[in-house]
Amino acid sequence: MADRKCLALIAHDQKKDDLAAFAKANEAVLAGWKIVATGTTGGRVLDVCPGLDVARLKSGPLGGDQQIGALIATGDVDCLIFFVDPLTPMPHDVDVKALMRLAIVYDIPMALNRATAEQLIDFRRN
Ligand SMILES: O=C(CO)COP(=O)(O)O
Repeated sequence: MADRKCLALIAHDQKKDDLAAFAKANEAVLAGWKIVATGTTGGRVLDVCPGLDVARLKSGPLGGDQQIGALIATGDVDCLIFFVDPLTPMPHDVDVKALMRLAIVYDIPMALNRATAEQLIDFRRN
């Protein structure tokens, strides 16, 4: 069987409920992906979908965004879904910007809100 593609999942605190609901609603599709996630986000996804293949990295403010950025740079992440909170200042805002920048540099599909994530996951279903 061909290697599964890798999906990165991240959500800021105010968006974690939304990402957990998104993961549950799309569990069957997500089961076809190898998933990497920042620490807390990955834990929330596994709480609702314990059967998914989720590798948890560091929490975002402690370097998790940078770890995912590095995986994008090495070609190990194929798609990024990042539910961003645009209303709360973040201590690691520079890391968030750096991650988005690398997703653009390496031209990987990137959804920054649920509406786009729903389209992306549907588009990439097969
Ligand atoms: O802060 C984050 C993304 O910038 C997410 O990190 P956690 O999933 O560890 O909360």
